[in-house]
Amino acid sequence: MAAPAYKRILLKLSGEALMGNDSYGINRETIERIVAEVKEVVDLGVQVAVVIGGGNIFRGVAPAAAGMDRATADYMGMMATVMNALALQDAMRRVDLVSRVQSALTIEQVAEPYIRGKAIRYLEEGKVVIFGAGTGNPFFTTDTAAALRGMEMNAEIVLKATKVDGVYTDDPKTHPDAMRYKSLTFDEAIMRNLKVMDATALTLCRDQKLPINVFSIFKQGALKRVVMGEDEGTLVSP
Ligand SMILES: Nc1ncnc2c1ncn2[C@@H]1O[C@H](COP(=O)(O)OP(=O)(O)OP(=O)(O)O)[C@@H](O)[C@H]1O
Ligand SMILES: O=c1ccn([C@@H]2O[C@H](COP(=O)(O)O)[C@@H](O)[C@H]2O)c(=O)[nH]1
Repeated sequence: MAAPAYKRILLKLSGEALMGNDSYGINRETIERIVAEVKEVVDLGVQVAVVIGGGNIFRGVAPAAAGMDRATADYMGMMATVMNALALQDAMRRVDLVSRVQSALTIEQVAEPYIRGKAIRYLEEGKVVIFGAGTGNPFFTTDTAAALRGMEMNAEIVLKATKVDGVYTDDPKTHPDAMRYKSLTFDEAIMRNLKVMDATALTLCRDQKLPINVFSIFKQGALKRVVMGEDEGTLVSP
């Protein structure tokens, strides 16, 4: 059997994708399906670090956050990602997938604090490491956290598992005629202002030469195909 193309990956999981077809929160069937896909690649011997988004919870409370102090709202968003991290860990536990949650915000009773060396050790032991609370700083996003943790973990690639199956010439939600790229460079993505990932994350990855693959979390087997180096989603590289 062919070997995986990567030994260590940073998987950015969309918070909003956890809703499935619900309008808010975490859909059990969806999280179980996502965990099964993660387990498949862990079983191939790939070391998996995860950064989880918070859109499924945070966007639900967005009307209440309107007019709020930005930093306060962002801290709420980061805490939403910690809830998702715990839910993900629990779903992993149910299929005997061993994981550890590390939080960029100190909530010691709930999760370990982020410690780089410890996270790397867990990965070497074959445990999945789930990073909650993004970067720990307001005014950032979990895409940027994925870029940052990807570099810190010496991951070979950032895999952005999201609601669309790649990077398009424009937002496919609002522009159904948009075309999907098979691959493109960081400079193209930044210059064309392609909003599938924020510019801070793209710039960080460009500067550190860390490639990103954007693919759909709703497409069965897509994560494994990306990990096996097959043609799936869009590759953004230097
Ligand atoms: N050029 C583009 N190509 C592809 N998707 C795009 C583009 N521009 C905007 N998008 C939108 O970006 C979305 C994915 O990014 P977004 O940051 O909203 O979600 P996420 O990071 O996956 O989720 P969350 O923020 O909940 O963690 C897609 O659902 C798509 O509608
Ligand atoms: O480093 C970070 C990461 C996230 N936030 C806030 O959390 C929400 C949810 O994250 P998504 O990336 O949108 O899923 C985000 O909108 C920010 O408000 C943050 O402040 N810092």
